Amino acid sequence: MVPGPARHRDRAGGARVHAVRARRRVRTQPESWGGQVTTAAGRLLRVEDLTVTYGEGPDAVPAVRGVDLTLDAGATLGLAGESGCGKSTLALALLRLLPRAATLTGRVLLDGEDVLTMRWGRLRAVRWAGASVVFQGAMHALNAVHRIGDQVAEPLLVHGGATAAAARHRAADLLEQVGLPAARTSAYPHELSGGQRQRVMIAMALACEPHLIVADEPTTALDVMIQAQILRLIEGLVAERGISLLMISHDLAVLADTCDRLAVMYAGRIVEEGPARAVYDAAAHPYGRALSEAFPRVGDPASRLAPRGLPGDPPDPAALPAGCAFHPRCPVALDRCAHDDQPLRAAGEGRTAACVRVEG
Ligand SMILES: Nc1ncnc2c1ncn2[C@@H]1O[C@H](COP(=O)(O)OP(=O)(O)OP(=O)(O)O)[C@@H](O)[C@H]1O
Repeated sequence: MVPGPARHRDRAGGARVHAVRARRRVRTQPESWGGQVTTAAGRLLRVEDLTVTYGEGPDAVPAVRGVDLTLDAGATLGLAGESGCGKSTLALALLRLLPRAATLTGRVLLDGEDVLTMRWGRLRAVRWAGASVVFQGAMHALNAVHRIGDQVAEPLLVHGGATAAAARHRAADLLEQVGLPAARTSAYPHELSGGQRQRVMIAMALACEPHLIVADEPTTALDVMIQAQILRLIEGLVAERGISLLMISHDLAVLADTCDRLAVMYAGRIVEEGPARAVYDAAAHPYGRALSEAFPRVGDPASRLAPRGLPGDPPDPAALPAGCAFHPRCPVALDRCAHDDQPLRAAGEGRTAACVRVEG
């Protein structure tokens, strides 16, 4: 008999996790998070059939619906989509950082270990040292009453096992690496600009030398010049250290400029994934095309004249349309799109797309 789903409440007070035991495999635990990536073919992250649902019963909100994703060691992946499509939920699910109301199913294999079923002690070690998150809006993510040097030192003390003096020294060093002079280590968050605060978040994310950084809209609310500086900083730091990056944004142009590959999300599902330039220049899915046309292209004056924005609004995840969730807004929908949802299938140039118009 196939065992039924195992369900338990995260001891961190977070999301409930249903893990399908039948699919769990015995695997070797990596010795430490500072070591080499142990998975086959350098694959650092593998998300399999991940679902996240907020609430239960008739009010349940299926925010992430059967997502599969992979990210190789040292590679960068951009995750794009309109507000409410489930990007942040997916990002937070990777480290089980979701609120109690969320129920998760599927697998999130980080360096070969399933984050969704790992014990609380192991999860604590994986956060910061295995993977760390740069949240949007640094002012809310930083502690207003602690000096930034102390905040950067904290993960080193708690997760890195450093002495207080060593952590302070390393924090100053990290702040300098992200472009903040050592003299600023004693500043409070409110004494810094938005861009400087985001640099502090990046220094914290780097502190325990993670294999993966998840950056959730890291440049939201920054002006264009500072946004470009922060993006270049992240790009340079991860490339230099061989860290994998999952960067989330509603702006496909920013992601295409920063990442090797792009995944486009709509109504909780990945609808296209592939090499960043191919997806940005000629998306196979009509939603990907609409998203790339929604932003002006640098150096292409004609694109400024193109109609911006998509017609209509994204669907309410609690009341998704039947068939392909994009069909009510799709300019090339066929009759069958109203009742047939499409799986991701090969769409040429190393990419996949979930559209009836893509030949299998
Ligand atoms: N704690 C929660 N309880 C219930 N529903 C939630 C909760 N958090 C998010 N949602 C819902 O889940 C869906 C996905 O939200 P999510 O924040 O992941 O989207 P997003 O693509 O990251 O949007 P944004 O770019 O605006 O942050 C939305 O419909 C949202 O209202």
